[in-house]
Amino acid sequence: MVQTIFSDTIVALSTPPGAGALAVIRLSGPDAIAITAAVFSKKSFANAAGHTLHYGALRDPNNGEILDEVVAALYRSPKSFTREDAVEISCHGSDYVVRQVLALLLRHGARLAEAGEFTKRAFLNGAMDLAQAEAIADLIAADSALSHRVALNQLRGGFSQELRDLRARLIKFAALLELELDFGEEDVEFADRTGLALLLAEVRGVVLGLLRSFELGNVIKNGITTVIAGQPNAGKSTLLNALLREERAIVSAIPGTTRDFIEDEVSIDGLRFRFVDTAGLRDNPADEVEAIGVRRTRQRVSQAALLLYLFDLTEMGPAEVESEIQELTAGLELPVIAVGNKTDLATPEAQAAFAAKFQADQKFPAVQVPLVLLAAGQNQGLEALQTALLTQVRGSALENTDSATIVTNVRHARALETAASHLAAVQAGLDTGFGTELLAADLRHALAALGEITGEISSEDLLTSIFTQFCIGK
Ligand SMILES: Nc1nc2c(c(=O)[nH]1)N(C=O)[C@@H](CNc1ccc(C(=O)N[C@@H](CCC(=O)O)C(=O)O)cc1)CN2
Ligand SMILES: Nc1nc2c(ncn2[C@@H]2O[C@H](COP(=O)(O)OP(=O)(O)OP(=O)(O)O)[C@@H](O)[C@H]2O)c(=O)[nH]1
Repeated sequence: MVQTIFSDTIVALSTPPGAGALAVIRLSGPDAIAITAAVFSKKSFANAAGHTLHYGALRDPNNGEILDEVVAALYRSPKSFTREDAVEISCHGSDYVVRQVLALLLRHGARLAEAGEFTKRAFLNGAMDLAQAEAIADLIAADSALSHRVALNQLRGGFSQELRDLRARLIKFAALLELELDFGEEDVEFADRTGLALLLAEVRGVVLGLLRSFELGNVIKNGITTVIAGQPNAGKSTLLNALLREERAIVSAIPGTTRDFIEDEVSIDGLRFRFVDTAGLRDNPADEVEAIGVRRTRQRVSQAALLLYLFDLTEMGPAEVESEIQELTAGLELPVIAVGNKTDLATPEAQAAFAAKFQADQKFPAVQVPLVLLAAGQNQGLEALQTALLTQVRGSALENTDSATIVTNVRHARALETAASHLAAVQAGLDTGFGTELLAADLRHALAALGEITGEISSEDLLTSIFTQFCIGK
């Protein structure tokens, strides 16, 4: 039995609340097994080996009442998720049973776990580092193949290993610099300056590569906010419905129907797009409510990561489309896809006019925007739009991502930024021949920043802010 650091035993429901086939109640801590044994009919439980399952009844010893028939899994320290003794009770998934079982365990000495407390213990007992613990929350939230893969790689320690390698290389040199410092006045240089410069450039390159991956990581984790804007009746709601393959937005033939924002998410090829349907953009809105809607649309456009400018092919010509896009995105650095709708109604001439404008380089020349023609109402041409969406995002984000690890966590990105800036300072210091002391100080700061990611260096506040974002029972 290894010494773990907590003396109390925590308990929580680890499956979602509400009725289900089963519910799993988890206990962890030095008394987990004894507390369970006190209310469990299976006499062999208290002395059973770790990683064993036990079927029996839960009984309140005070009145002999049987609460449920359950299966209890027993883990012995250190071979458990938290490294502590742990028990998982699978009972019948009724709220009533769960409440009763929890109350019984609390009466026998357990206390309710806080959000993320099991995972926090796993971290503090050395089962995983902080980046791995954070990956658990990401894994639970993962809703696409890509976000799942990135979280799993982080949970399995891929990112942590990369950081450990970086730190190990820097530590070697930091140690040499510190040695020079110990010799004080004597003018010795143990650390080979040329070698140090090379190593720094290398390490900083890796750190910058990781930082660049955050652009994609952020997209993977939070999705790409894609605003659909255009004149009333262009078919924005219809397009959103077609993309969502469900009827969510209100579709009507009266212009100005969509007054508020309707948002929904669609995963295309593992990437999450959060589509925002907006109020139609009219120069002379019919009433005050609509005017507010138009203002808010402009605001949403300014916050978007991508804009779909949708227009009715029977209503607008290429020149007008270009100038509308220009006006809408003036001052913004926003990727745009122009989408011409209602190909089923548009005359061949109208479509030819766009084709002619568009042919040059597959884009509108003036605004450098790709064009897709479709009929949202007929579900025609949606694949071309999906391809255009993926090309836009992949083009900007994936091209910048050379490292195998993708950073998805803002906290990690901040720490990497700090590390990068201190490494740049060391580099500048080497170039201008700074004293050992200054170099060593910056190197230490860079090391500390990298260490914060995996939690080698952490504060109680940081841990609290991380783990309280978990769900109860995790
Ligand atoms: N029932 C159950 N399922 C679960 C979890 C859990 O805690 N309980 N997990 C919780 O997130 C995940 C799995 N994580 C786990 C991590 C380590 C150990 C464990 O017992 N480790 C020991 C033994 C290893 C072995 O026998 O090879 C160890 O590492 O020493 C268990 C679950 C997902 N599924
Ligand atoms: N023929 C044809 N009609 C379409 C197509 N797409 C949409 N419509 C029709 O165009 C009208 C307007 O569609 P909406 O989706 O409500 O348009 P909107 O841009 O959201 O309109 P506002 O909410 O007023 O801004 C509806 O009558 C749709 O059925 C299409 O591809 N072909």
